Amino acid sequence: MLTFVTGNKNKFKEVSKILEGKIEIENQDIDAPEVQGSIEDVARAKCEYAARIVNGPTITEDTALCFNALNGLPGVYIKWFVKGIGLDGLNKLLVAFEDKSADAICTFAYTEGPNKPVHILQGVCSGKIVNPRGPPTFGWDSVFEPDEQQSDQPKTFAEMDPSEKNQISHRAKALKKLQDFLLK
Ligand SMILES: O=c1nc[nH]c2c1ncn2[C@H]1C[C@H](O)[C@@H](COP(=O)(O)OP(=O)(O)OP(=O)(O)O)O1
Ligand SMILES: [Mg+2]
Repeated sequence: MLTFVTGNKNKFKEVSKILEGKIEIENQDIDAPEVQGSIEDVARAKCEYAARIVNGPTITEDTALCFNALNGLPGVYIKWFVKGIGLDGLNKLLVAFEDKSADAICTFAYTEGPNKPVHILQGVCSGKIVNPRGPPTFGWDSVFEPDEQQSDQPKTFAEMDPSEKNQISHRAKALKKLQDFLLK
């Protein structure tokens, strides 16, 4: 059994849906410390910590939202930005810039267990930051409009059906790589 250590129910829901029928996972909520540093540093440290407690095969996942006008910030600190300044605040950060483009980056870290190597698998979904549209169910979904769209009327992640988001999202792309890695 593979344990996905996350305290975020929405993440777990998306991941189990995308992996359904392929890889079985169970959820454990361990409040792993999130260090500062590059996306990879943060992902690696969280996975190593979680694996020591799980004591078996473990995945963790870190999501970053990187504004191009701000050279990649807020990045891995997006959770604290949303907590501190809200979704309107994210828009306000970009008022001085014409460039509203952003990359959603999903980073999975996988290890067979404590003291085993940690493998990093990443997926990126490019888009732009817009005023909130759609239900405020999951994080910053309502202010992120991905470039890849299925119709002429662009939708934010929050306006999409879960199945639509799960086809194009940063998380889906990273999970494709994780599946290829685990099933090879
Ligand atoms: O697809 C997404 N669509 C919208 N918002 C999202 C998405 N994916 C993560 N998010 C939010 C959750 C958290 O505010 C931040 C990432 O922080 P991050 O540390 O990776 O997530 P978390 O602390 O909620 O869960 P975990 O226990 O797995 O660390 O962006
Ligand atoms: Mg976290």
